[in-house]
Amino acid sequence: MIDRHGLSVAPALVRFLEERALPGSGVDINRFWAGMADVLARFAAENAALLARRDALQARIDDWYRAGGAQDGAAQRAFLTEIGYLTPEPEPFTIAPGSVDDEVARLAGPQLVVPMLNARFLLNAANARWGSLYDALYGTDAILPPGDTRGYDMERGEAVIRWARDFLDDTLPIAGSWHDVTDVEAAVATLRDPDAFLGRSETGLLFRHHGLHIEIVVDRSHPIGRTDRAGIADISLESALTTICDLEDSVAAVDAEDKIAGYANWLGLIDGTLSASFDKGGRTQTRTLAEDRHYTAPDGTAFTLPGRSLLFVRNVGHLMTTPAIRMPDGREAPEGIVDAIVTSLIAQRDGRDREPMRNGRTGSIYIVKPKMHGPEEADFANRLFDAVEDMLGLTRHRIKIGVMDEERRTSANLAACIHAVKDRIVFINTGFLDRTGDEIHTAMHAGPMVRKADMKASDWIAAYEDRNVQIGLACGFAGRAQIGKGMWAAPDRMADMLAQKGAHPMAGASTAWVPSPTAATLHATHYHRIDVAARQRARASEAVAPLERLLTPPVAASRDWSEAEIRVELDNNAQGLLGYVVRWIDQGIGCSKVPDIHDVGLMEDRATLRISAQHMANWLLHGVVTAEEIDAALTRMAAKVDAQNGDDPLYRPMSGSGRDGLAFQAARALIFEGAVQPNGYTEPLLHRYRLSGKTDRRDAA
Ligand SMILES: CC(=O)SCCNC(=O)CCNC(=O)[C@H](O)C(C)(C)COP(=O)(O)OP(=O)(O)OC[C@H]1O[C@@H](n2cnc3c(N)ncnc32)[C@H](O)[C@@H]1OP(=O)(O)O
Ligand SMILES: O=CC(=O)O
Ligand SMILES: [Mg+2]
Repeated sequence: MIDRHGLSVAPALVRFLEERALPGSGVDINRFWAGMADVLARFAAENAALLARRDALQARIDDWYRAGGAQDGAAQRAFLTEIGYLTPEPEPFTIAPGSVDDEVARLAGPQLVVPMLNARFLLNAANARWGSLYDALYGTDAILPPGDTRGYDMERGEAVIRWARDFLDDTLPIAGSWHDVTDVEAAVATLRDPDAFLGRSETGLLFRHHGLHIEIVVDRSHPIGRTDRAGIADISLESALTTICDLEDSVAAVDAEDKIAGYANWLGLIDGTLSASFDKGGRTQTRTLAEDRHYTAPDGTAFTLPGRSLLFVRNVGHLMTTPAIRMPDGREAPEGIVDAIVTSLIAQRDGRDREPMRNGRTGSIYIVKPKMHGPEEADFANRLFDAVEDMLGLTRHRIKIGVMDEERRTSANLAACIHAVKDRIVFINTGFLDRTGDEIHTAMHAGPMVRKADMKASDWIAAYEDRNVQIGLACGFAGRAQIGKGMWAAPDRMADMLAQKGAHPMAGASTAWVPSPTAATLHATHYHRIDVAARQRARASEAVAPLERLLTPPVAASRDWSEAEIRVELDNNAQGLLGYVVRWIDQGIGCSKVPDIHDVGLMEDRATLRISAQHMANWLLHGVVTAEEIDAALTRMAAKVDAQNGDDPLYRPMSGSGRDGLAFQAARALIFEGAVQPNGYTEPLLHRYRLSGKTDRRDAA
């Protein structure tokens, strides 16, 4: 470790910061380290105290339930007020985050999330501002079940074109129908809303509807355009307006090496230099960031549109510490504080390096802060960001915050949490996956939970989703900040997504999470079909759903599950858990498409793991299942997961002697120690087992 102002810093991190992130940033190296040491000195102890407060509150709640305390919402409200879990509501107020890019404040459209440790995916995500509607419809099950990928399937192609023409009829109505158009220019002249036509590019004609752009690509020499009577080769949709580059639940970052890899990718995105070369279909491809797009308006004026999604960076929460930096007393530095400093340092370079590649147009820095518990933790983040602004010489509130509404104490005190960051908040978002894990953990001792699949139908979750929108609107989010909804966690189920995810804009959410660029393009169609601004106006006068409903835990009304039902529940949880953990521990993959028990690939990350682990821990605690039954399920499912990963050369089996391996042991620990993990989080155990494996491998080498 290298000494910097009393801090012991991993040499590779010193090199990264002093040779790459700081030069050209406008921040002096010496001043940076002095600032880092000062911020850590001022905030680390308070950070630890906030975590201790979480534990103290949880202990009171555990005691209440163990003593048979009432579970109904009214009793919960009284008890939680008494222990200080519920805080007084602020007087009505309106957020004032200052200068915020339109993509966040005023437009409604998809939000993509992408793991920061994967450069190839990151580039794809940044470039997912625009996506091919034809490709998204043709290449997925959106209209027809997945087909043969070799060659062009005429029937499938025609179905795509029909769907897309219907879409144009709905979004850009003309005299007659787009189905009958033979000359796109002539059709444009008959647009019902002539202002929808904005101009031309070299490739097509540009339109805008509900604030989102649509480019009809006309090319009679293109294989598709050649066979189309209007010469339409594709429809390009503005898709991921914003993207969250994730340093949290979708990455496995346990040491300095991993953290630097994430920070370096963030730097490459901000300075415009990130590139990735990879083999695809037997050919080497190099991917770089897309340029902005150039158009000419009907009056001859030239203009450009962003070619890339507006990027947020998700920092880690307040829980973990990092071995990359030790404080003068030898303790590891809180990772969230280090993330805030380093990601802001990098983000404030925006526009200094390659102006045409800049991220935002307002200079704002967009940080997503996950897993905060209640207003005091939001206030802590606010003051931390103040301190980071001061140390980097940034104007006050240039660092914006997106608050994940994904812990119960935050949902229950949402207005007060927003108030604590009211001058920098740019989103609230229902992270229902973490929120479900926290629901189970908070009420761990209240009784056995309903089955995992029934959780979505619980009263608390409906109240949570409603209150998030209602409170956001009451705090003035419309036109100022995003109200967001959660992840579509089935990346291959695009027909289902098209059928169901329209509910998010319908609920008045101005954005919702998608797992891939393709999903972004398909989800964008929902924002054309639904006018979010109108939905927000309609919901603005609703009464906020009662807190009592939010506070009613999803404890099963009875335990009359059959043995078969219990076994299915166990197997399902054990399978997803093992399938995710084995890649995390052995290969450092923080987010993957894990085939479920029926071989349907589901997006699993740390939040979905938290749910499975907590659910199993809860059923174990209440005797719905025995330890032996859990072990038997893990053994059965280890064999299944091994078979599902049979063609991965890096995979290490977990069945047989694989039970002694770190991955299997980590999976067991997540369940058997689940009830006592802080708030049910999985990162302490995941980090411990992964670090142990990395150390063993280093020693062996
Ligand atoms: C609760 C929460 O916190 S949710 C937030 C955390 N979750 C996430 O960030 C999920 C992000 N999504 C992903 O990481 C991926 O989609 C996964 C892991 C779920 C699936 O990955 P894969 O199985 O490799 O996807 P699949 O084979 O279907 O598609 C791969 C292609 O799609 C692209 N792709 C898939 N997901 C993404 C993404 N999120 N961003 C950018 N590109 C993506 C890849 O770049 C690749 O294209 P390429 O070959 O041209 O590079
Ligand atoms: O971060 C998102 C969630 O659902 O958790
Ligand atoms: Mg989450």
